[in-house]
Amino acid sequence: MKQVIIATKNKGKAKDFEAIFNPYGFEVLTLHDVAEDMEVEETGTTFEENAILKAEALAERLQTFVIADDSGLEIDALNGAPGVYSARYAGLGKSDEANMEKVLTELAHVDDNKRMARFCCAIALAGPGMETKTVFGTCEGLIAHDRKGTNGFGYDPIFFVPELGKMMAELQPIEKAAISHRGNAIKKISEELPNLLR
Ligand SMILES: O=c1nc[nH]c2c1ncn2[C@H]1C[C@H](O)[C@@H](COP(=O)(O)OP(=O)(O)OP(=O)(O)O)O1
Ligand SMILES: [Mg+2]
Repeated sequence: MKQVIIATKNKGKAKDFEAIFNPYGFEVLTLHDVAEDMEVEETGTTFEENAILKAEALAERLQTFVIADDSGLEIDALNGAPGVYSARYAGLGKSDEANMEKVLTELAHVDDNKRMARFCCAIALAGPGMETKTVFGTCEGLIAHDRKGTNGFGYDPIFFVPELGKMMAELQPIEKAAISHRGNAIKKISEELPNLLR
């Protein structure tokens, strides 16, 4: 099977990518498989910048084609926060649980019609002899008042997907792949994937 290497240590993200890439005939490998010790500091101020940092560092090290994903949640009532800081919103080393708790607390007094949010995902593709390429995808939704669902990762249990009438964490991996920010970003390069991932 062909392989796609993702510069991530997030196992939930890796599962999302399996649902996206398996239909294209790609097996997904992550940093846990190819470079367990690799740490890339996310010093960028945009999703694109951080995705490029992660992709280029790994492509340089392995001298092969890789993908990186930098993603997060933008909440309108919080002026776009947590945004690029989504993974460390409750502090460095804090959990998905702590991050969700912080969001729910901050939105406790925000009305239902003002709870709009979107997941954003920048994908960077880097490799030897190519200019790094980025694509961007989003997924619109609403922040719920409580957690629901056990699938997915990160903020999925508090993100309601209006078009499906379900929480993101209630979707099967394939259903999430069809509508997610990550799936939408990858769709933009789907035709080129067989060439890009040599
Ligand atoms: O589909 C998603 N469903 C729920 N939450 C999500 C999703 N996509 C991103 N998120 C949240 C999780 C984390 O708080 C942040 C990503 O941070 P981000 O730096 O890109 O990933 P990460 O540090 O977990 O793994 P890594 O950098 O090794 O790829 O946004
Ligand atoms: Mg990260």
